Amino acid sequence: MINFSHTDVHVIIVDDEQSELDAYSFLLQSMGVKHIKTVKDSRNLMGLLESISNAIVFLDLNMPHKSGQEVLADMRELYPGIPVIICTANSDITMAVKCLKLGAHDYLLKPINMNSFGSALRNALEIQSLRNEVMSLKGIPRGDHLKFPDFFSRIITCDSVMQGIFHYIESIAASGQPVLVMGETGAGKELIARAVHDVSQVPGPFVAVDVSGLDDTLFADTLFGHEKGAYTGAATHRSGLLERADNGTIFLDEIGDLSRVSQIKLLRLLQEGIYYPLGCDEPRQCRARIITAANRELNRSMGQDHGFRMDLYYRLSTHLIRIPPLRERREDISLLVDHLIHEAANSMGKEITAVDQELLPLLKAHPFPGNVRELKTYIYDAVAQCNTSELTAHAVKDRLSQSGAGSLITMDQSASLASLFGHFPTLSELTEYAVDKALDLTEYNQTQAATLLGISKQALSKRLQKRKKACRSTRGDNVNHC
Ligand SMILES: Nc1ncnc2c1ncn2[C@@H]1O[C@H](COP(=O)(O)OP(=O)(O)OP(=O)(O)O)[C@@H](O)[C@H]1O
Repeated sequence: MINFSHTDVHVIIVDDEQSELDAYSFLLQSMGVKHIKTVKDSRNLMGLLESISNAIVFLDLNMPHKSGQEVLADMRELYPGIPVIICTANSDITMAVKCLKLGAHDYLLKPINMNSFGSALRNALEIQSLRNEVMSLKGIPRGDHLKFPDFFSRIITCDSVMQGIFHYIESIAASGQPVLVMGETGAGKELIARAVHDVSQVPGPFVAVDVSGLDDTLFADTLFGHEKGAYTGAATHRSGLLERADNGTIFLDEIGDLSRVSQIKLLRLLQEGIYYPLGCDEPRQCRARIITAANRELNRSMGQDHGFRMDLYYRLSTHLIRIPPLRERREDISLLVDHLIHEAANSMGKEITAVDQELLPLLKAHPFPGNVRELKTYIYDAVAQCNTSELTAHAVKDRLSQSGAGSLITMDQSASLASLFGHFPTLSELTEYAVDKALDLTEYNQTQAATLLGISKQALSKRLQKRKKACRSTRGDNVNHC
């Protein structure tokens, strides 16, 4: 039987027959649904939805005062993200088509059995989650304001994809399902995980652990804990982090580094919702939400013996958040610089009232492989070295010239572009220059070079092949000189 005890979605049944409301409530309860609301007078539905952020509606068609069709039309207008499932005794196919055209998610014929009720609800939950994910990935503004802007105040951004992620977090926070946060190192994965925890307003704490350094035994011991005497050296009882995160959130960072054996342990935990502390036969219920983070695509190595398990990936990524790297949201750099200068100056008891005009263009030209963490390091270092009220660009310049990745085009270079090329370069010359520089910096690693250039590996390889061809035809031979 399908079980919905993991979800915090509100299921609302709208029907003018009390007996139907009772029967459906009973069905939903028996499937573990925690929040069930019944509405006998369809005119009251819109008022109820104002106070609920995460809902799915089962809607009767034939009702006095306001018909199901009228309610459906209003919902499409005011709450397009809430799935509506029509429940009716009307088997007329034209009516079904009409409702689906009006935006109904599904159409169930009464009497409704538990299986079709359960599958309709499960599909609606999946569609709702996918829709939210797509909106967040595309950075589509939903036209509405964030309900809990304060919970995102630590994340400095003006980027539309990031705003989409905030909306996505608000819509999935209550589901209690696992969340996978993907993003390069330093891009803010832990901050995002904390935001999910804060918005969900669960009573328990947020507990973070980096699993990359844990071998299989240590992973089990850290998460599940152990009883006294469970193994040699286990002198006392140790409660695991799952117990500490009870009714809260456990954040497992660097999940891509988890060994195959530990992956199986985690999969079991997700499937069964229980765990056994080492040396204990009594199962413990896991009531912590599991959020994981990875800085590489887990599904790339899926299917390989040493790679990430596909079944675990799909479990962990019920909700998936991809944070764009800082170089794809350069507008954020100026906001972050202001914020970080202020934060750093405050923490060091300094007062910075002016900033060198060279600083921002310098930073905006940098690819930031270490993302916000890298930027933070430069700013804190510069503020620490600053002895006047004006922050100069010198300290940052030094750091950038030392950094392995380096800027593709630094301020000094941009000032002397003409001398570099012997003339002021054309755009295509600059592009070729950037490609060469990226390949140099990455020791001809095309994947890394493509990332630096902000293009796909395929696009880079096409460009290089084109260049080779052009080179051959100008030389008129088949020798690979280029
Ligand atoms: N948008 C942001 N606004 C303000 N600070 C940020 C932002 N993004 C990241 N930071 C800061 O950058 C640092 C790195 O962030 P965080 O630890 O969340 O990154 P991460 O992706 O989890 O890194 P890692 O992959 O190394 O674990 C932290 O100090 C965090 O506060």
